[in-house]
Parts: sequence; C-alpha cells; structure tokens
Amino acid sequence: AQGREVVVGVYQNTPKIVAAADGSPSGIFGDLLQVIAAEQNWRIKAVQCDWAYCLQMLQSGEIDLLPDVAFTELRSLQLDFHQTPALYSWSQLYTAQGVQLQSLAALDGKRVIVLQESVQQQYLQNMITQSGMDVVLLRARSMAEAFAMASAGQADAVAANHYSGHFQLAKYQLEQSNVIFQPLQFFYATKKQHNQDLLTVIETHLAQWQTNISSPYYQILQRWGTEVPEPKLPEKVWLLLAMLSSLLLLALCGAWWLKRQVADKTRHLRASEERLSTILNSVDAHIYIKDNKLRYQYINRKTAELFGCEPCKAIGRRDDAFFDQSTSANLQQNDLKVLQQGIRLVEEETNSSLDSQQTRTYLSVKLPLRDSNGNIYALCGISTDITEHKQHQQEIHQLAFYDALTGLPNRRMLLDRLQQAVQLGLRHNNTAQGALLFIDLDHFKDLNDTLGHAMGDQLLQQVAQRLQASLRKVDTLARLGGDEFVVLLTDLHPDPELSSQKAGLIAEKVVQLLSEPFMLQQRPYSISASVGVAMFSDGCNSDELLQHADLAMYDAKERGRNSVRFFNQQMQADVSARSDIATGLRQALLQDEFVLYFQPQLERNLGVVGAEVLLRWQHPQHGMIVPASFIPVAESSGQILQIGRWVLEKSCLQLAEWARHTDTAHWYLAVNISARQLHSSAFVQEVVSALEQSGAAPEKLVLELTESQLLQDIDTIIDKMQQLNTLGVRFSLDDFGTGYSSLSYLKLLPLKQLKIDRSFVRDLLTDPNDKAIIKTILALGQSLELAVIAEGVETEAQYSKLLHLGCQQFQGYFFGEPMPQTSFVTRYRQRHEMQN
Ligand SMILES: Nc1nc2c(ncn2[C@@H]2O[C@@H]3COP(=O)(O)O[C@H]4[C@@H](O)[C@H](n5cnc6c(=O)[nH]c(N)nc65)O[C@@H]4COP(=O)(O)O[C@H]3[C@H]2O)c(=O)[nH]1
Repeated sequence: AQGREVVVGVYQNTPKIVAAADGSPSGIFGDLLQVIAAEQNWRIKAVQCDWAYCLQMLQSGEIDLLPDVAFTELRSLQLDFHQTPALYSWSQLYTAQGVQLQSLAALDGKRVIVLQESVQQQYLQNMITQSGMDVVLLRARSMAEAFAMASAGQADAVAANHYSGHFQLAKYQLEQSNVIFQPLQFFYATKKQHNQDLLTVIETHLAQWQTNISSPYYQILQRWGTEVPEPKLPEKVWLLLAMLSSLLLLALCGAWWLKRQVADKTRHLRASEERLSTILNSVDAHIYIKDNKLRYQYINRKTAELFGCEPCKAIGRRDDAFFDQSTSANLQQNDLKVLQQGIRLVEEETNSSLDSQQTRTYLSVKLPLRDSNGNIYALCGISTDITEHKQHQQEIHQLAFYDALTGLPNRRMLLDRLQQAVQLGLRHNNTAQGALLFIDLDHFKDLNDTLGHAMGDQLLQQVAQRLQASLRKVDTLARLGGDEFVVLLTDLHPDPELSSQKAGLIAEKVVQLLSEPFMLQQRPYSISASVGVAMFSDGCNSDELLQHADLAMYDAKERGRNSVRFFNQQMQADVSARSDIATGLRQALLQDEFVLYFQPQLERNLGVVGAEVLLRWQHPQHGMIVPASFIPVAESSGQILQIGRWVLEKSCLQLAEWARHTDTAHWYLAVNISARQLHSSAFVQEVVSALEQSGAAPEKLVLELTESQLLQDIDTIIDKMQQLNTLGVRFSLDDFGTGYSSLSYLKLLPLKQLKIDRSFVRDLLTDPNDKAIIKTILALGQSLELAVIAEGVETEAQYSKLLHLGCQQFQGYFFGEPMPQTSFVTRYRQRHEMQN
C-alpha cells in the first residue's frame, strides 16, 4: 500500500544533510530518515533548497519536515521538535590561513562569515550588539559558500557547527581555532502544529537507537565519519557546556563593557590632551620639557617656530642643535641646577639662535618633574620673550636719566651719582676727594638768538663731546639743561689741599678747552665759559654741593666771565641776603615802604626841566636801601613787575600834582623801566591806565630803557614804543654806549633821547677814549635828531668839558642828588623862580 508522503527539505551541509545523486536526502540526517521512512513506508519527496529558503518553506508549510535544525527558543515559537536530539554539537570558529584567534574577543576588527539565518548568525549578532565590538558579519547561503569565501580571503573566519567545520576543514584549507561557543542540539523540525506524527515516529526511533550502540543510528554516524557520542552523559555535558558558554558570553560582554569604558576614557583623555595642546600652543611663551639628559621631550608650537622645525623633529635633540655655543652652555648650567638640586629656577636668559644669530632675552621659569617615587626625571620650562620689554625699559631709563640732545647723563642721573659719591666719601671719611664743576657757557643766549636754536644745539653737542673727551672715565659729565654742564670729579687726592688744586687745574683746563673755537656751519665760532667749583666737604649733601657749585659759577660770571671761581661762604651769605631781600620786598609793597626820590635833569640855559625818578626802600630795620641792593633781586624774582607798576602810577600821580602848579607844571619825569616790564604783554596798557587814572599829560612822561632790553623781540618792542609814542610818551635810551646793540636799529626806535653812561663821564677828563666816545654819541644824537643827556656829572670841570663838546642836557651830583619830592620842589621851584 502506498505510505505517507513526506516532503523533506534538503540542503547541503555535509555530513549532516546532503542530497544524494538522485536528489534523495543523505548525510546523517538523510540516512536516519531513510531508515525510518523504510520502516514506516513513507514516501520521501526531497525538495532541494538552501538553508534559509528551506526554513522559509517549512514555516510556510511547503515542506513537511526539515532535518538538521538546531533548537533555539526563538525557533520553537514557530517550529515543533521531537525530544531526543538527533545530534549534539557546538559552534566553532574556522580561520583563513594566517589568521590567529584565541577568543571571541579577538574577532574585533575581523570579518566573520556565517550561514544566513543560522544559529551562529543569531549568536554572533547578539554578541556584537551587546559588546559594541567592531565585527563585520558576512552571510552565506550555504556552508560550502561560507567556507569557500573564507578560503578565498573574503572573510577572516567562518563560524559553523563543528560537524560541518571538521568535514570541510581540509578541503578549504582552513584552520580550526580553539574558539568554541554555543552548544547545540540538532533535530528534525516540522511547522508548528503540523506533522506531529512524523516527529512522534522519529522520536521513538531516536530514543531507542541512542541506547543501543549497534543500532542504525550509530552505524550511520560511523558511516559519516563521526565519533560516536557517549549516550549516557550528554545531558550533563551539554548542560555544563551551556552554562560555561553562557558564562563565557557574560564574561565576553563584561570584557567588552570594560573595553568600551576604557575606550570612553581614552577618548576623554585624548580630548583633554587636545584641549591642553591647544592651550599650550596658543600661549605666547615657549613651553618645553627636557629629560634628565637635557633632550627635548616636548615643545609647544611657539618653541617649534623658534627652532624652525616641526615639534617632532626637536624631540630627542639638545640645545646645541638650536642655539650657539655660549647660549647652550648657559642653558645647560641653569637646567642642571633644576635637575640636580630639584629647585624652581627663575632666570633671565639671553639666547642667540644658531642660524639667524638673533639674540633675544627671555624670562625663564624652570621646574623639576618628579615621578611617583619623587625622583626627578625631567624639567619643564616656560620662557617668555621679554626682549621688547627690556628695550622699552632701556629707552625709559635713557629718557629718564640721559639728556636727549647730548646723550649725557641728566640732572637726575647726576644727583644719583653725586649722592653715591658723597655717601662713599662719608663712609671712607675722605669727603675732600671729590669736587663738582658747574660750567655755564657765556652769552650762549646771544648765539641762540642770533644764529637760531639749531645752531645752539649743535654747539651744545660739540661742547659735550669736547668735554667728554678730555675727562677721565670715572668722572661724570652731565648736562643739566640749557647751557649748563656739570662735571663730577671723584678720587682726586687724599689730601684736601691737593685735591682742591687738582680740581682747580681741571676747571682751568675746561675754560681753556671751551675758549678754543668751534666749527658751526663750516665757520669758526668762539665762546667762553664760567666755571664754579665746589669741593666735597663735611656735612654737605648732594643738593647743597650742586647749589654751591652753581653759586661759584654765578660769581665767576659776575666777575667778568671766562673764569673759574671756588665756592666760599661769602657767596652763601650773599645768597641768604638776597633771599631775605626777596621776602622783604613782598612786605615792602604791602607796608608802603617804597619812596620815590627825584634827581634833577637840566638843560643848558633852561635849568631844571625835569627829574629822573629813583626808587628807595625805606626799610624798617635797615634804613634807606638803594636800588642796586634790591632791584636785581626783584628782577630775578619777578617782583619788579608789581614794583615797576607802583613806580609808574606814583610818578604819573606826581606829574598830575605838579601840573596843578604853574611853577612845577613844566617838569617832566623820567621813569626807569625794567626789561621784564617792557616785555610783559600788559605793559602798554599799564602805562596808559597810569596816565589815565592820574590825569598826567603823556608828554611829561619819559620812559628810560637800557640797550640790553632791546636785544630780544625788537619788533614787538618797537610796536609797543610806537603805541605809547603816539600818545605823546617819550623814550630815553639809558646807559648808552655800554651795550652790545647795533646802531642800526636806533633809527627804527621812536626815541627822543640818548643818555651817556656815567662811566664815560667819570673819566672824561683823563681818558681820551671816553672823550672820543662822548663826542661820537653827541654826533650820533645830532645826526639822528636825538637829544643827548650826560649823567653822573659830578664836577664843574666835567660840566664845562661836556658843554664844550656840545652837550645840552645834564644830570649828576654836581646839580643835585636824588632827593624826596618835597625837597626837590622846594629846591628847584625856588631856583626856577630865581632864574626867571
Ligand atoms: N656816582 C654817581 N652816581 C650818580 C650821580 N648822579 C646820579 N647818580 C646815580 O646814578 C643812578 C642813575 O640811575 P640809573 O642809571 O637809571 O640807574 C638806576 C636804575 O637803573 C635803577 N633804578 C632806580 N630806580 C628804579 C626804578 O624805579 N625802576 C627800575 N626798574 N630801576 C630803577 O637803579 C639804578 C641805580 O639807581 P640809584 O642808586 O638811584 O643811582 C642813580 C643815581 O643816584 C653822580 O653824579 N655820580
């Protein structure tokens, strides 16, 4: 009778299942089925398919039975299995030649091929997902294809059950690895709830056969070259294997979790290393690490730029590869201090590079690096380029302590050195060894005014050079400003007397040196100098010394210039007196201590025509003080402006007063005007308001100027004079003949009168020179249509001689001394009345 038809899926997986030449199922599963089918009278209908498709057909019911199906929980949801496994097996890795695998973990980065939809695929896929391993899982449609791909190098390993692997190993020249995983049990399977009868029959046979070593089951296993398994122990073994395998998988996953943690940490480390590197490379300083043999282990970008190479090229090299010999030696010395003494070193380093020979200065901070045992294994250095900073510092120092024009030390530097010298002298008790020379060029201002400031500057530079060249190296030559130079002499001689002598000789040499002509614009130019000398003496500080030398220089100037004067105490006394006067003058104005005296001025045949106003100071303690004692002080302190204004106002009031009386109304007054008053911008206005407020007639006011006042700013002065002259004010030129003025400007000035200086009148009778000068002045007056008055006429003989020479106007003791207003009026009004 026709038995049951059983449609069986057959795919190629030698030795477990394979199609025989006629297409019927063969292999272990095929042969077992054939024996059962023969007994049961089943008609086996084989359907050839690849594994995945077979599985699909089973699930769709197109085939009844599929041999060689490994049991999995997942599959059991869709398929039914009998209970006694037909085969026990496991999965194993088979490697392509040359590939070494010791564990599943070693699959990271490898390509593994599996049978599509196989249990190996499922297992490995799981593992990769859980561990995050980087494994390329390739899928083959059949085991033959999988082995062939591995053999061709398209995969590094094949994951297969051990039956297939062992069988195919030699053919495909693959290696069997020690990596075993996933215990497996193989069954015949049917679609869920379908063909249960087939599974029942198969189960009955297998259960029976596996207890009998001579059953067809074992014969078939032997036929396919498979070792006969121990039927007694399988459950325990497989359970153990299953547990081990699970543990292995767990361990693997743990390992991979750890590996992932490490990878994460590594990534973080790498990120922070990159951040650190970015910071180190963007710092504007050279940062480096040198090992204890002074070889560079790290350099940042800035250092690499300095070395002119990639950072990696500097590693392992020493300083002599980048710097010149002396720099390398110096750096080595500093580095060894850090490495050997374990100290933090802060040092200024001046480095010359090997190729460019460029020298730059760095502030280097170097510190030792220690390992966990505290041993120094390297040093870390940070060097900041301070070259520009140093240059600026130098420039600031230069500006602060040196004179820009001559390059000589300035006042600040001089005082600094002077202070040191004085202190050194005090310490060694030999203060007399040093001296200060205060040098001032005579009439330097004239040069500036006539040839211009540029020429003045040139002269000062030449003076500086000439002086510098003549002095010893230990001496300090400084320029205080303007035309003032100071020489600080030290270590002259232990004996005070001899050291004074030496200082005097040097000062004389300076005067001599500066009297030799200088070349300005290719033309010789002669000057002279006045030198004041102050010797270091007990108790004198540097300021006092400088003041002493200055006073001595002034004294030299007052005594005719072009000479040397040593400081003495009288000079100091004079200075104190001047200072007392300056203080007193302030009081004098407030307390109304000034008085005007009047000295008559006469005209031939007319008698007294006016008076010169001469100032007196009625001092409460010192009595009547003449102007020579206080006018120079008032000039230098500036008080002359106030005093002069007071004199003008008083004089104008006096004129107005005289104008009210017929016997005094014709008198004029000549008022002395100081240089400062004349140059003051308010001068014209002050004269005008003095006239207006008093109501005095401008024609009765004569302003006496001296020649020296007309040297500067002549155009402005002419303008001022003209403004006043237009109002009627007249001008007289005092001390005529003593100044340096050129006669040419006389024509330009709105003058009415020249005043012959009394020094010429004094020796008129004895000195033919003075007589000639007076004659010339008189002739000049005549040709310029200026009146000429002789002052200082003391004797009748002088008066007669002057008359004889043609002089028409006179002033002097012979006619009358300066006197108070009341005396003047009483005396000369009467005389006027008498004459009339
Ligand atoms: N040896 C001698 N001397 C005679 C004779 N006749 C007059 N003198 C003196 O000669 C000086 C003439 O005045 P100065 O040349 O303008 O010289 C004046 C003048 O430059 C200045 N001065 C006087 N008063 C003033 C003033 O109010 N303002 C300004 N800026 N300077 C004044 O002080 C200088 C000195 O004035 P004083 O001491 O009053 O001295 C006066 C006068 O007393 C004489 O026959 N023989």
